[in-house]
Amino acid sequence: MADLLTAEAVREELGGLTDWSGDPTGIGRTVQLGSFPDAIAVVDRVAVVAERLDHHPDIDIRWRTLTFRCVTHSAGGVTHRDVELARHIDDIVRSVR
Ligand SMILES: C[C@H](O)[C@H](O)[C@H]1CNC2=NC(N)=NC(=O)C2=N1
Repeated sequence: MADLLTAEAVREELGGLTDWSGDPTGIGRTVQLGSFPDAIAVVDRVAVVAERLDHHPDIDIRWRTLTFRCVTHSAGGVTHRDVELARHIDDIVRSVR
């Protein structure tokens, strides 16, 4: 099982991400896209990456606003797998915007 990150490690990792916040219980980012189809395109691409990584974010969809939350459920907190997934989400958002 992946190692849980400490509060300090989570803070450090958040510094390398775009607009993410959180703590050892989870990290999240809310992002507004230009349209509902653009938001769904992001979700669709995140789904592909999540399947490849076998690591899945919680996603809240409200019209063109998406909220992602990454936590390793099996470990009960934030691990490097969540940080990796968050980086992919940032890349995807950047490519669709
Ligand atoms: C069997 C499979 O590997 C697990 O259920 C995976 C799937 N995706 C997952 N995603 C997240 N975020 N946390 C998990 O613990 C998790 N477990």
